[in-house]
Amino acid sequence: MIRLPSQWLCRQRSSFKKPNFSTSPILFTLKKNKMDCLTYQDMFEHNKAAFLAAVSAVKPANLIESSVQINGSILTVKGNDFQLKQPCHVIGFGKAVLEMALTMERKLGDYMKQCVISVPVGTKKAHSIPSNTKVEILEGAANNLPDKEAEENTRKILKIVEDLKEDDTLLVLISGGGSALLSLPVHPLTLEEKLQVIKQLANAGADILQLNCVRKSLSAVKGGQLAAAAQPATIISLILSDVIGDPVDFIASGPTAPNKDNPAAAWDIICKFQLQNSIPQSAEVCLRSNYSRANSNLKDKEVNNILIGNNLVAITAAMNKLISLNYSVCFLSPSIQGNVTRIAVFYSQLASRICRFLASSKCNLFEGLEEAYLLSIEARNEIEKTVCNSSHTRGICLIAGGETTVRVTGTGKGGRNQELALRFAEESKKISTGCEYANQFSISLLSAGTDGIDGPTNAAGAFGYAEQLDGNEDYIKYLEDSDTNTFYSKLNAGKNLILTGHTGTNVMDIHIVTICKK
Ligand SMILES: Nc1ncnc2c1ncn2[C@@H]1O[C@H](COP(=O)(O)OP(=O)(O)OP(=O)(O)O)[C@@H](O)[C@H]1O
Ligand SMILES: O=C(O)[C@H](O)CO
Repeated sequence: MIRLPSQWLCRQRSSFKKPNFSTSPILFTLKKNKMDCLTYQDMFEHNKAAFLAAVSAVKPANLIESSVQINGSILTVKGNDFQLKQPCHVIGFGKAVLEMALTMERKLGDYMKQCVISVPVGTKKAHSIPSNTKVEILEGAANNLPDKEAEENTRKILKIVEDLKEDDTLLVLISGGGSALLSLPVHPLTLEEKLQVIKQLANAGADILQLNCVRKSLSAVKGGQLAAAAQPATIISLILSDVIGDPVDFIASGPTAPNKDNPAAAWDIICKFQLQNSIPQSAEVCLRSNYSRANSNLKDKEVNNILIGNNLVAITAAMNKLISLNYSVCFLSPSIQGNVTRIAVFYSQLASRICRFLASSKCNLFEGLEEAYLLSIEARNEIEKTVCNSSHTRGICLIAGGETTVRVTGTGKGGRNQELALRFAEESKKISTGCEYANQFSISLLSAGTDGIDGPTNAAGAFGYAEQLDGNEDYIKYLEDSDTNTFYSKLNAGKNLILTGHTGTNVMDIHIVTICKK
């Protein structure tokens, strides 16, 4: 059983800025390798089991159960005590808050006065909901985009918090997807205009920090404004992070966190993506005037933003599952981000170097590796150790978390995980063509979103490997059309898709690179 040291993230980050690794020596000796021979089907099954273990570890019920205790009128959240003067008001928004709310209701009992949550369309149908629950479940934001329903639901939630008094306690349940589910355009912007800006930015490849910085400037509730409206009540937010580094002011666009963005940042992002002439005039006015920011003077000490789970918890569970399946496992990074094609190149180059090393012991694993800055010194040492200790195992798994970005170039159906899997297959095929080790080792990538929904598709992600492309040369067209979901749905009758449906949780994506003997 492994536990990732809690300081891992910090060490990762501090060594992030020192990309001087090109002379990294192999510190460990490769023993004669007697890895098992596996089929792609075996690899897929094992990877999928690890992914499901990861999702299960971040189930909101488990996280709330271990983070929240109530003892008389004292509410304790992750070791912080709060005296309840009267029963709490609970609100929530995000893909994971239904389970959070139902567990909270069980915990609080009579100490919960009311609970209203905004969740994705289809959530009620996908869950069994106790008939006697007090939790009012409002659905909206089909396809993870704000709509009339989400706006209406946000108004209801805002009304609750605006009526709170000093003796009230407000519990705010927050998870990824909250930006679309708690959405109220700032005056005079309309929902359609706001949607247009967000879609344009997302399709241009903006990352979540850029998107949410702009969202805060276009919103009447994000960037601390919801908490400002709830004052003078005591505000306690329980946050499940789906953003790299867990910045509470960006998760769901930080409705209960002070907005610390530079006042010019949102407009700068619009300019960076050269959208200044194509966004609606009213959006430009909001972005330049920074009205939404002036609307909230929230201070850090006026709110209690408490993190209850993140991607690292999920990765740890996946690693433990793979170890129990007798793989030699290595943790690469909790913060993989960047363009999907570049990340595909990075994973396939790294995997092929490991194959070459296993075949001949003669190569420096990291020299000349593109995007090598993604690996900290610790990760490099771990990779070397893992490779050298892989004898008598089923194979090697490198595991990482994060979120890539995609430039959508066509009108097809896809998502960043399915695109990463297909681009990995493409890169691996290019690299392995003509290599003598290619017929000794199989390499694959599972990439899937822990929320179970990758982009606007019904898949969480996919499992990619070079041989998938044999006889399917038209895969290039699918990539050009941003149609990777259609590609994987047709391939092997959809057997390489990861299909879970909405998982009820959301802590970004999991990537598993696997290297096995053929
Ligand atoms: N056809 C497509 N092919 C590839 N990627 C796509 C396609 N359509 C949309 N996307 C990408 O999917 C992203 C949205 O996916 P998704 O709804 O899973 O977001 P998310 O980041 O998981 O949401 P949240 O964090 O709010 O839960 C967009 O940023 C867009 O780049
Ligand atoms: O809702 C959002 O803004 C994203 O999921 C990041 O938290």
